[in-house]
Amino acid sequence: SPTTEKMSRLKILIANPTVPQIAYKLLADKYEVTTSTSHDRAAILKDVRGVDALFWATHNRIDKEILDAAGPQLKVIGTMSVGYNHIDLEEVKARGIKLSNTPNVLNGAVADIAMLLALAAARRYPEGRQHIERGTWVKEFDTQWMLGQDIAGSTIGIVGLGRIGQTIAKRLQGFDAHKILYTGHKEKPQAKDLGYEFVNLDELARRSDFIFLSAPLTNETMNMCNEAFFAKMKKNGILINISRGQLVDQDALIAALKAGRIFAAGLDVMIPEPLNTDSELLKLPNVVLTPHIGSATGNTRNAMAKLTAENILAGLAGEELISPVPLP
Ligand SMILES: O=C(O)[C@H](O)CO
Repeated sequence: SPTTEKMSRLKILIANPTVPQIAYKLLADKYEVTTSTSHDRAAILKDVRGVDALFWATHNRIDKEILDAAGPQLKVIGTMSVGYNHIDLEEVKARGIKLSNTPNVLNGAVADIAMLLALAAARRYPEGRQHIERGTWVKEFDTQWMLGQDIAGSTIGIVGLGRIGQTIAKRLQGFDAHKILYTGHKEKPQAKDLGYEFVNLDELARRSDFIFLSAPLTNETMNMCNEAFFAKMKKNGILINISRGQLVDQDALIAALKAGRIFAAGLDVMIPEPLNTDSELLKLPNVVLTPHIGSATGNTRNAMAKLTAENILAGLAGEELISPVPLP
C-alpha cells in the first residue's frame, strides 16, 4: 500500500552499536534502520544525516550541532535513559521534535544499586576488603573493630521522591528504617499516606543518617550538596548518589570525607565519567564506587531498549509517545 511504502522510506539511526537487539527488531520491521558503527560523537555526526528518528544511547550531548547534522526532517528522538540532562530541550522544542525517555523500567535496578552502595558504605566494605588483602585483619575478636552503621532504626533522607526515590524508600522499609524524610518541589499526598515526612533540604541534611540523591540534574539541583550541606550532615551520615555527579560538589565531598565530617559515601555517579584513575575518591577507604551501572542488568537494559523503540514507533506513526519528556 502507499502508506507502507511511505513508512518504509522513513529512516532511523540507532546511535550506538551495543543497543539490545530487540530495539532493532521492533524498528526494522517497519522502517529503514541504520546502526552507527560507534557511539563516538564524530561517528554519529556522520551517520545522523537525513534520519527521521534518532535512537540515542550515550551521554553525548544532543545539541544544535547534532540536530543540524540530522536535518529538518528529524521528527522523533528516543533517549535510552531516564535522565535527559544531556539534551538541549529548547533546541528540541524549537524544531518541533518529539522526545522520549525510559522512566519506570529501571526503578528496581537503580534502587538495588542504591542499596548496594548504602550497605557497602555503612558496613565499610572497601576498608574491610583492604584489611583482608593487606593482612591487617585483626585476628583476635576485637568487639570494637570495623564497626559500621545499621539501616534498621535509622532516619533516611531522600532527595527527590520520584519513581526511583519511592522504590528506594520501599526497599529501605524492608530493612526496617525508622523514618523516611524527603525533599523536593512539593509534598506528595501518596508519601503522606506512607508516613514519609516532607522537609526542606537543611532539615534533611541535619536529621538523616543516610541521604539518597535521586533527583534529576537541573539548574536547581546542581551542586546542591556543597560544603554548607556537608557541614549540616550528621557525623555518622552517609551520602548515596545514584543520580548525576553534578548534584554534588565533589571537592567539598572529598574534604568532608577526609576530615571525618561524615561517615562515608557511595557513588554510582561522579565527575568526570569515566573517573580519572588518580582521583582522590579512589584513595579514600570510606568511599564505595560503582561505574554508573545503576540500570545495567540484562532485563532492565532490554526493557529500556524496547521502551525507546516503542516510543519511536509511536512518534513516527503520529501517535502520543508512551513516555514523553516534558519540553520547556
Ligand atoms: O539516566 C539513565 O537512565 C542512566 O543514567 C543511564 O544513562
